[in-house]
Amino acid sequence: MKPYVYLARPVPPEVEDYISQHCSYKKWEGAEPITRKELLEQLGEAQGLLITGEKIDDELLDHAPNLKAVSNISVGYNNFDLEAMQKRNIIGTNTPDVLNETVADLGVALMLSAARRIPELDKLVKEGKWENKDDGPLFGVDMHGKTLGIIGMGRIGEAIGRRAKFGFNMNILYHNRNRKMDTEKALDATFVTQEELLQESDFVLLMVPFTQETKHLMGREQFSQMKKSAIFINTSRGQTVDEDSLIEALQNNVIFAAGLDVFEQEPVSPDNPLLQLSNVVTLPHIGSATHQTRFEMAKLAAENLVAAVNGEEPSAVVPELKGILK
Ligand SMILES: NC(=O)C1=CN([C@@H]2O[C@H](COP(=O)(O)OP(=O)(O)OC[C@H]3O[C@@H](n4cnc5c(N)ncnc54)[C@H](OP(=O)(O)O)[C@@H]3O)[C@@H](O)[C@H]2O)C=CC1
Ligand SMILES: O=CC(=O)O
Repeated sequence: MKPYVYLARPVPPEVEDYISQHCSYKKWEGAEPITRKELLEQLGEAQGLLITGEKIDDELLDHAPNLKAVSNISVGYNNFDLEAMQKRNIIGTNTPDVLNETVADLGVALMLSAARRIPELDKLVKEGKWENKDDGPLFGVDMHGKTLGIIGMGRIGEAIGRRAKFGFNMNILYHNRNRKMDTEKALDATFVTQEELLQESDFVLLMVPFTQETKHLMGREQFSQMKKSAIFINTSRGQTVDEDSLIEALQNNVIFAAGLDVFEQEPVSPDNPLLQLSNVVTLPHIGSATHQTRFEMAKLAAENLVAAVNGEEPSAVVPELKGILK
């Protein structure tokens, strides 16, 4: 008998077809995303579960006595309560690598948009307020030749660093918990303390996972260490930044501008002061969202799910849960 899995998120028809060849399944068919209550009601028989970011914790696992594996269509897995999964031997998988280049493109787009004030200028032109005065009220700042500091030089950080180095001739600084000698060599990048990175960078880009250690990694003290002319980019997770401190820093010209794909609360509240600031470029957490890459992510997530519920080793088990396979 085929194992039974529940698909809480839609996947492309080809991917669904692949799942159907290896598993029996049901899928969420509502027009709106599945609610927590509806999800809990679906889990009684499920041996596998396909999600994007839904919280996997004790309460959910108590509703899923037959569950063996959860496949996240996302590389970040801060939605996994790793302890709860470990104690029940639940395999957790994610979708690394297939999205690196797409997210890196978006990181660079945010850097350029904030530096050259693209959304602000786009709005002016569309409102019929074309201006191109010589005294520079609409001028931006250069990206080429400047210093980029990457906090979280991992798979995506490195792809952004490559674009910055070879596309924009930028000087690359980075900070991780561990040095990466290969990356240093490939990008001529310099490993520095977080404080040095903040003090010396013209662009500071956050690309860390959200963990207990990275919660509010950027706060008032960190923003005050940045250059007044610096641009802050967050393409990681909103919770890595103390948003009140960021708002304060942007309102008081402690830093020049920000580009944000992620927020502490998502969807961001319409009355969040960040949305009122002309020196902030905002996006709706869309880093990996191209048709091609989302297809690759869904495909990898389906392969992970099928392997796990059939007793095979999935290619992308999250590191903290690899021990469950032994
Ligand atoms: N906006 C979007 O749409 C997207 C957001 N993301 C986010 O980006 C994150 C990174 O993805 P990816 O590059 O694949 O992950 P990686 O694991 O490859 O890279 C993360 C890097 O962060 C470093 N890091 C971890 N903890 C710390 C810390 N406490 N201080 C400093 N550095 C740290 C790690 O190095 P070391 O272990 O040496 O510290 C590692 O190099 C994801 O977890 C996800 O949250 C990903 C895709 C799309
Ligand atoms: O935020 C997206 C991810 O894949 O992580």
